[in-house]
Amino acid sequence: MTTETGHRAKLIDGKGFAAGLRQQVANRVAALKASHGIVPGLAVVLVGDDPASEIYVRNKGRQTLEVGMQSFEHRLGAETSQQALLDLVARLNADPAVHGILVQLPLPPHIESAAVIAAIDPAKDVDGFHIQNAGLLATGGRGLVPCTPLGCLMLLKEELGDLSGLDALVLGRSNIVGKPMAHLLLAENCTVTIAHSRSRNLPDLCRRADILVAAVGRPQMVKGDWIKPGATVIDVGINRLPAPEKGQDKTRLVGDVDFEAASLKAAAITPVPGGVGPMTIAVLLANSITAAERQSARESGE
Ligand SMILES: Nc1nc(=O)c2c([nH]1)NC[C@@H]1CN(c3ccc(C(=O)N[C@@H](CCC(=O)O)C(=O)O)cc3)C=[N+]21
Ligand SMILES: [Mg+2]
Repeated sequence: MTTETGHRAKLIDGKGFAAGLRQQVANRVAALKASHGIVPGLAVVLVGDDPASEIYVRNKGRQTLEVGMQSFEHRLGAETSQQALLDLVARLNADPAVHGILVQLPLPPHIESAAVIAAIDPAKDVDGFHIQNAGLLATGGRGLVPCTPLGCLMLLKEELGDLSGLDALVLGRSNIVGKPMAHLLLAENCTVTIAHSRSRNLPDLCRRADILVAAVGRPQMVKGDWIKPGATVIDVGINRLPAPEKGQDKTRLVGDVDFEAASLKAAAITPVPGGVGPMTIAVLLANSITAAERQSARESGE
């Protein structure tokens, strides 16, 4: 129970859960090798040389190898044309060693990301961003589900068990997190509200939520007194703030939630870092083995 003084929310250990999920992926990779002689392959395409994306792509590559899958990294210059990128996607679609394709977003402004996403074979779309996968999620079908919201749902079910009947507030309406998150929660029988920067009475909307998923990309926007006592808070935000106390040019990561204040109200909360971020990569690997299993089953007529 929450009280005015002394209460601290339970920390939801995304980093630990992600490690367990990667172990399950490794077991499935080994099983697919044994049964079909197939080594799943994940291709990651990075356009431009954003240093933050660079680190993130390197981590994905390392974890991909650790679970026994093949990793193919394609680094293209910032001036790469849309046609050259579409040509690469077509080659990856046709490559039988590639079971999953991820094109790192955001793309440079001269490239239309919708056109690139549309070009990815939906069966290899491990980000779950293709219209076919988005449509399957919205209509209850069996597609590939975007990694970040699926990771959030796994943490919520681990923490709460059955979510039926709970009031869920999703703050943020992106195609990448907010909208798919809302569909996943709806499928778990939550009463779902999607709120965003233009919503009226945001604090009041949040205060009604048993489950609050914050995915707006605004550092520490959700205040402590926006949290319903006893709520479960999932913080998707990864915002880099200057941290002069750590030294010149140093930064620290903060979420979309004022963590310290929210911890005094919530029953459980994800930290940043160590919460949703590691889950995103682990679910990417889970989606990749799922894609490989389905492609190999289809090819062998199972
Ligand atoms: N097509 C595409 N798919 C993506 O899934 C995608 C993308 N583009 N573009 C960039 C964002 C960002 N993203 C992160 C994943 C993991 C961490 C992560 O592991 N974060 C660690 C900390 C990392 C650190 O210290 O910088 C944590 O939160 O604990 C962060 C960010 C996936 N994205
Ligand atoms: Mg908004």
